[in-house]
Amino acid sequence: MAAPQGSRAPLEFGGPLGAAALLLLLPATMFHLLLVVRSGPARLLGPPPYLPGLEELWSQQALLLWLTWLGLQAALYLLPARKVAEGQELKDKSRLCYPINGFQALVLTALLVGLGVSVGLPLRALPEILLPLAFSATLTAFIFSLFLYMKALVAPVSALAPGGNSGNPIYDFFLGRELNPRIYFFDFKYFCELRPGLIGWVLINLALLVQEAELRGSPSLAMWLVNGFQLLYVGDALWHEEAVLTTMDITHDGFGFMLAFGDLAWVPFTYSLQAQFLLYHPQPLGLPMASVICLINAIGYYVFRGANSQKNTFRKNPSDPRVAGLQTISTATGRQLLVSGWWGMVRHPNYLGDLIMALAWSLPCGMSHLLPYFYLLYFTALLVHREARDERQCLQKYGLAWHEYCRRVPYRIVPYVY
Ligand SMILES: NC(=O)C1=CN([C@@H]2O[C@H](COP(=O)(O)OP(=O)(O)OC[C@H]3O[C@@H](n4cnc5c(N)ncnc54)[C@H](OP(=O)(O)O)[C@@H]3O)[C@@H](O)[C@H]2O)C=CC1
Ligand SMILES: CC(C)CCC[C@@H](C)[C@H]1CC=C2C3=C(CC[C@@]21C)[C@@]1(C)CC[C@H](O)C(C)(C)[C@@H]1CC3
Repeated sequence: MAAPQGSRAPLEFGGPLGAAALLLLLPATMFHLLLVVRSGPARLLGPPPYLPGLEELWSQQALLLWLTWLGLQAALYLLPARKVAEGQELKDKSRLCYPINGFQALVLTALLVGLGVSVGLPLRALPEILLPLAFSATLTAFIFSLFLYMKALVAPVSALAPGGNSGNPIYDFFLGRELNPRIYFFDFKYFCELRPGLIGWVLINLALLVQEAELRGSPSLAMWLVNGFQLLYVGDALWHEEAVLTTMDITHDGFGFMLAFGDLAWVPFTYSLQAQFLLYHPQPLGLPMASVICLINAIGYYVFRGANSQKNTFRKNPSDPRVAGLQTISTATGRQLLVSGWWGMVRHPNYLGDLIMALAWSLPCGMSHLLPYFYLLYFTALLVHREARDERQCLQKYGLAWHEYCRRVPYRIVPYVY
């Protein structure tokens, strides 16, 4: 039985009290958004139009559909992969292997859904059952996190994450105890991070587009843009699946409620908020404005992809001709830090690009409501908090060299602003 790692890791998210509050607040916020978006006034900060009874949240059919979805994605994960990648080195010096077949899963899902629709699968009915589906996803996330917590009780100490092992059950349940919980080749965290939630998100968007077409004769330009931008984002994440292996979620955070709920429920049901908003509150959008929004998304994507690819290429092979000319700082760990190129502009250029895209996803929804800007607001808070966590970890890893990097690149996310 694994002993807790002790309280050496500083507590995050406000400690046990913060974790307990988030356990309730996150699902409550998600249901609030789902209820408010379909109401007439659609006020982000107003009360929900009504409180749904259990009969509206619970549906055996929705649970079955949700479990079938998870089963389908799990089956696609187990299909032969074009490549098997190695993860970062673990505490015991070993490396785990991960199948790289996420994009293949996206394409196969699209084919299966297309086939389903051609034989009468009512895709347009999906928006009607979002509430019970979200309830099933939340329930699954709670039960699954409980399983992960128990599993960590019998995991070796070397398998535990740096945080999430404080000894406080609520805090540890929220943050997650085990770093890479798996059963044989099946890695739960890696699977959940990219597949059911992200692919589910674009499928929900598509269903909203189809329903809009049925209601109004054709999908609106705003709905096309939101669908297109977010499909690009999800397609890009799955195309560059290997890069997720170096994110802090995989290398640092345990797998507990925060990520299980985030991946399985929060992402598909709140990230699709703009498309949901457009179905219930159609917005006029002219071609000139649509072109400006496309340009904003293209700039955001260019920064996001440029920064992420530059770092990944550099981490894989610093002498790659695409990055060999960049200036670097040496660190005591033997690794180097980039101080020119994207990473010389601000310390988190990828966050900047991601935020610019977030803006482009909300703009097609017009300026009449704050609700479709929820993602931008939440994401800004998430990235500011994430940036602070990453800085702490980098300071611990790189010490003086990190101070030197901060001196040479003083801005965190937005040049000359923050
Ligand atoms: N849509 C969403 O909901 C979310 C999206 N994201 C996106 O996920 C992506 C990954 O984000 P995240 O995992 O937070 O962090 P990053 O990809 O920014 O990785 C941070 C790590 O990069 C390395 N690094 C930092 N500075 C340098 C440098 N100058 N030179 C070389 N390496 C450096 C360090 O690790 P090391 O030195 O060990 O390599 C550091 O820990 C981002 O694009 C972000 O926007 C993130 C969260 C949510
Ligand atoms: C519910 C809470 C408020 C917090 C949950 C956070 C999670 C929703 C996010 C944590 C890191 C994420 C990443 C992506 C999606 C959201 C979560 C899971 C990501 C897969 C999106 C696509 C990107 O291209 C990426 C870089 C692969 C992202 C990695 C981090």
